[in-house]
Amino acid sequence: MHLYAPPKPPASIPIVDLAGTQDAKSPARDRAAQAIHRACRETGFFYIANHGTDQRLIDAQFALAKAFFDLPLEDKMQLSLRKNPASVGYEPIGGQKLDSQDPTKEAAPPDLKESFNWGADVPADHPYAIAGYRGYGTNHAPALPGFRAQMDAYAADMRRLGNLLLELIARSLDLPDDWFKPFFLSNGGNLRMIKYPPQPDEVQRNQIGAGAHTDWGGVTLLAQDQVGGLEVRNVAGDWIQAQPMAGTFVVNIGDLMARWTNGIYNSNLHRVKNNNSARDRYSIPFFYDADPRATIEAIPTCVTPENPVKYPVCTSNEHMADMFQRSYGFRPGQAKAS
Ligand SMILES: O=C(O)CCC(=O)C(=O)O
Ligand SMILES: [Fe+2]
Repeated sequence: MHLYAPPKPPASIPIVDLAGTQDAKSPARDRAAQAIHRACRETGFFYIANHGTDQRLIDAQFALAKAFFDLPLEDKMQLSLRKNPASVGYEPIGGQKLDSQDPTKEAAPPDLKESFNWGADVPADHPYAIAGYRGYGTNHAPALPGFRAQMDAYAADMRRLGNLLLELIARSLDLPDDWFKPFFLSNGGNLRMIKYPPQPDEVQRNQIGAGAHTDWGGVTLLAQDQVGGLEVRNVAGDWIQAQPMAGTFVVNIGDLMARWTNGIYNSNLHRVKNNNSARDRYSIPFFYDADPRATIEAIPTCVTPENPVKYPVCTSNEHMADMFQRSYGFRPGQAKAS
């Protein structure tokens, strides 16, 4: 007799085929939901293929990222996230410490990346802008032709894809497909473009492109170029590479999904080190975040006597603002106006 030991988590990240999943009655939807269920328990990460996003839209977004980061630093600093009341915009190299999430531990050195963040435009008298929720207010664009139109078109398509993923995640939990919909009606999300220079020889101890962190919101859709450098921790505690794979997005679930599922689905640590070539690395994550006023509590079917409630109830904004503050050192909505 062999004593049963649980199987080892995979040393790689699965690919989920989304072909046919838009059709609610298609068996493809059930198959994808099952694959997502497994991936979310094991690594919280998976690739998606046949996602329906036009490759030209993605290529245009990378071209825009390059054009933006090629601007002079003074021009980019005009768009500083620290000056915008919606806490979106530019952050220079060293502008964030992603490895800072555990308040009981020393934060890592600042990240070796520069980035630009883009939220949802709402009028200044919108209650969410008045409340200072991150990403709700005015996006400031650089003087690059077509910049705003491209950002908005890409973000709109990521919301489309994000909504499909939320339906598949709901199905993967035996919930009605539209279970998450009421939490994502505020048209939110953060479209981020990141540039990582090659890892320099001289760095502070433990300083890398993006320090180990979890994502804060619902679900993240990441487009990465061919340089590589993203690493993901699985439930066994092993770091595995999320190698670039043409035609796919890397998808991972964020902390709010871990809270909803009472920890059944993992919002896992990941980090970036651009150590593979002498090239700059570009990546474009879209963070599909819930309505800041949504109350996040465990889905009843995810709570059992063996798995009692793990997280206190919070609003989406409470969690997002705490995580933002830990990594940037100030609270969203408290940016200096000048
Ligand atoms: O650049 C990447 O591949 C990942 C970026 C990331 O994890 C983040 O911005 O939260
Ligand atoms: Fe991340």
